Parts: sequence; C-alpha cells; structure tokens
Amino acid sequence: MEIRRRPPNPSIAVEELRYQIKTPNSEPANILEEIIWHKETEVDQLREKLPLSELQRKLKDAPAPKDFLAALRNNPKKPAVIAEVKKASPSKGVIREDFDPVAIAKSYQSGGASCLSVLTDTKFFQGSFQYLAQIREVVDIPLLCKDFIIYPYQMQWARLHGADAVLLIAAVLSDQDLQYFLKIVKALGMTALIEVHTLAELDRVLNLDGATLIGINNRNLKDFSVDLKTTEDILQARLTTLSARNITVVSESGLYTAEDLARVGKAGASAVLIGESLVKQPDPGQALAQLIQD
Ligand SMILES: O=C(O)c1ccccc1NCC(=O)[C@H](O)[C@H](O)COP(=O)(O)O
Repeated sequence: MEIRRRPPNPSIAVEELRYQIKTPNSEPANILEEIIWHKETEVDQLREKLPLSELQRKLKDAPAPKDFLAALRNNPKKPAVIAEVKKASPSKGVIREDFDPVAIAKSYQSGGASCLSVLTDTKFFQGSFQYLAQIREVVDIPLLCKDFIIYPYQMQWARLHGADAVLLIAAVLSDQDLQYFLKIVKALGMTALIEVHTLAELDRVLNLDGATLIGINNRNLKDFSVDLKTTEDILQARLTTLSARNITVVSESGLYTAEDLARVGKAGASAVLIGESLVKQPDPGQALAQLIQD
C-alpha cells in the first residue's frame, strides 16, 4: 500500500523533510490516506500550542519510560496480550458508548494484559492524549501510543503524555523516515512497534537497523475486512529470519476467540493486539482473563 503525503504547512523547513512529497489532487485513496492528510493539520495545531523547544524542555522532567518490549517477552503466557483502549473506529463507528478509558485500562491490567494500547487520534477514533496521561497515572504496565506518526514531534508529544512505545506504520513512512524515527524512539528510551500489512512492507523493515518489535495488521484498509491469514502468510515466508534476528511479532486486529490467539501463536506471533472484541464486553478485563485462561 502506498500512502501519498500532502505538502506540509509552509512554516516547516521543507529542505529538512525526508520524504518525497507527491501532491495529490484527488480524494484520499483509502482511510489511512485520509487519516494521514488530516494529521498534517493536527500536528501543526499541536506545534502552535506547544513549540518543539518547550516540549523538549518539559520532557526533561518526564519519568523514565517502561520497557514495553520486555513486558511482552517476559510474559510466560504466549501470545502475550496488548489490550487496546478504543472507543470508536472508522470500520465500526462507536464501539462503546459508556466509554471510561481509565476504568477499562485498570480492568485490562487486572485481567492479565502485558501492555496497553491507547488510541489518541480524536477525529477518527475518538481517542485523546488526555486518556493516555490519565491511564499512565493509574496502571503500571507499559503503554503504546496508538496514533499515526508522520513527524518526530509526535513521538516526543506521546512521551510527554506517558507513552512507553509508539506505532510506526511502514505504509505511511519512507525507509529513510522509518530509520530516522527508530533512532529518535531509541533516544527517547521508548520501543517502536513497526506495523506492516504486507510481505513487501516487512521486507522493507527488515532492511533497516534496529527493528525489535513488528506488528502484522490483519485489517485490509481498503475494505476493512480482517483475515488472520495475513499473519499466517507473512510469517510462513519470514519467520526464520525474524526469529534469527530476535524480532518479536505482534498479530494485530480481528482477534476474537482463544482459537484465534492459538492460530496466530502457532504461526509464530508471540503477542497479539486486541481492541474491539474486548472493549465492547461489559467487563473488558474479565473478558480478557477468560480469553487467556488455560
Ligand atoms: O480499526 C479500524 O477500523 C482502523 C481503521 C483504519 C486504520 C486503523 C484501524 N485500526 C487500528 C488498529 O490497528 C486496531 O485498532 C487494532 O489492531 C485492534 O484491532 P481490533 O481488535 O480489530 O479492534
């Protein structure tokens, strides 16, 4: 999948940007492209609210990040679960009306989640960075900021709000940006979950230095269908390479049952990322505990 970028706000030094800007005249080709086009405006607004220099000054006082990768690797139960705090999505609309992110996060932690994923995108997922910061106050397990990162500023903003890990989407970022962003993630002491949708994207990521955690997303962003075969097919082709490089694999999206977890586990995923099927349950933590019981 190729996601086209829009020209940035002119106040940004264009010569410093590493991706090639194609100027699309048309409508967005898919939901990811629509989200990314909107993200340009959002990041501009954040930068206006808090310039990078001030953000970096505030970050000096931030508590150290928790080790997201170790939390997944050290969990004796496989696949380990990253449970997602998700109110709504482009594919399903509102998933949970009575949405209390803090209560859901606490419940996931009690239910056996190794880590949490917190959606922070407002327009498309009704998430918020305030949710991330509030959750950081009440749970001990590591937190992934689930957003659509196109600028280094966003990783620092996520860190300021308590994130221990950030999502980098291979379809959205050039190889050069991915490599550069991985360095920034490392400098911030965080973990990068690099997400791929195809074998071609995985091969691009495997050509970079420093990937330790790769997510295979089972959702087709053109028609929103989910198919666990995506994880199976990609891992069948590259599990040997991934294992030899000690890269942890997360299967993401469309996981509902213990059989689903066993299926992607058998394919070689040592962690899963689950949102909708847990968050829509009356007690998400209890639903998680049931899902992972022996
Ligand atoms: O969830 C969507 O509809 C979606 C649409 C466009 C881009 C990303 C999208 N989801 C982000 C995710 O990766 C999922 O929230 C996550 O993997 C959990 O998926 P699920 O268990 O199916 O809620």
